[in-house]
Amino acid sequence: RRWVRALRRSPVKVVFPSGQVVERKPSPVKQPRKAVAEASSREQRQKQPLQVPASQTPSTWEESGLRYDKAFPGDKRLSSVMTVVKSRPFREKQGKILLEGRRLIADALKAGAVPKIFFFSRLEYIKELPIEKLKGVSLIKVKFEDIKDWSDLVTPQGIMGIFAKPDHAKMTYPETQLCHTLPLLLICDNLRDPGNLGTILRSAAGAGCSKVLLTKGCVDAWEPKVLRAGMGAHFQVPVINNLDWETVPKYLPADTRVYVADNCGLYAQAQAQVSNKASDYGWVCDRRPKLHKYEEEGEDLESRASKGWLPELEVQTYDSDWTEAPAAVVIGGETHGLSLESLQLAESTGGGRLLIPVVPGVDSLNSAMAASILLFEGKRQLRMRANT
Ligand SMILES: C[S@@+](CC[C@H](N)C(=O)[O-])C[C@H]1O[C@@H](n2cnc3c(N)ncnc32)[C@H](O)[C@@H]1O
Repeated sequence: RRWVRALRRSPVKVVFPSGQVVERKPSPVKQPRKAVAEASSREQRQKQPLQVPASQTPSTWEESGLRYDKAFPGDKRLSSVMTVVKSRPFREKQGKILLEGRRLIADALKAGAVPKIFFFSRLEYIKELPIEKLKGVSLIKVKFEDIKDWSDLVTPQGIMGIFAKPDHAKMTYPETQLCHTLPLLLICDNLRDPGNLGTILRSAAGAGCSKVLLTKGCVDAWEPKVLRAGMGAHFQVPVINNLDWETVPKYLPADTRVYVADNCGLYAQAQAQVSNKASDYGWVCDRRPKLHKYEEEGEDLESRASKGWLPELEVQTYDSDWTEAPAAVVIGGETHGLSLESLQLAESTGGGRLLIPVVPGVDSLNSAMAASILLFEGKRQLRMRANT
């Protein structure tokens, strides 16, 4: 019986004391039912054709030697990274950003952004990406539910990428975008709303702006909600974040004139109904900018105005010619409007105030709307000039 048991335990060849030799195949190892089910579903998945370009067939992926990791129960890698990239101070300290969705990630990779980690729910999403960009990147497969929990998208797409914060100077912007770039810049002054900033970046890319400058006090351009509203604009137009007003001129091409977008208070609005050439009347804005920062310092506006430091800028309606020289348009923030620094820069560069006249009684326009109107008007003027 001992020998029979020994034989069952799987030896391939047994020599009995009688000298008889028996050879048999080892009986298959019994697997737990769960493991069998997993193996068969894995097999089925492998049989399914992957929706990847022909140049990246699964065999190419196998040949690439790339490996991915599966998140284990209680794995904290996704949550700890998400906590970092969703907070501005952490983002700035660690120099990492979160990009979500297949299109945005593909655009970022094309522009030369550097990926660090991908979290994905289906391997196909990774196989869609250029293999050469995945070398040295941590690939972690997680449950779709986990991605959904951290997602900022209405319809999460099952892939999130952690990238090094892109440096505009090292990015490669799309060729078509570069062909359509105009001598037109946008400066955002204390813009706080992420939806507005994302919309503005999208309009700036659409109009063919050459750069978007964000002064200190603006919402971070790499905040997930800005990225969502920007719909890829971050990888079409250079966005320069967190600038001091003193450094802004360094980013302007020579001879740029800075114009501030200004609703100029009700008086100017009412006058604009009479003529669309505000400058013909030599108007200057009657509205004093909200100089919150300076008001806080204690000196009132009247005494500062009497010292002659409030820039007096000519007002012109948005459809009068302002694109003769390279132009930069400043858009004021939702709450405080334009800063004193923006007015001073406009004055020192020979620019002015641009007014979009609205029906009297209607309040100022939304900043993203005002920016879009002005940028596309600038584009119209430049086209007209090119055609004449
Ligand atoms: C919502 S508004 C700012 C309102 C702010 N409470 C104020 O009184 O200035 C945001 C920015 O959009 C631009 N803007 C709004 N309406 C405009 C108009 N009619 N013409 C030109 N720019 C306008 C200005 O740059 C303005 O600072």
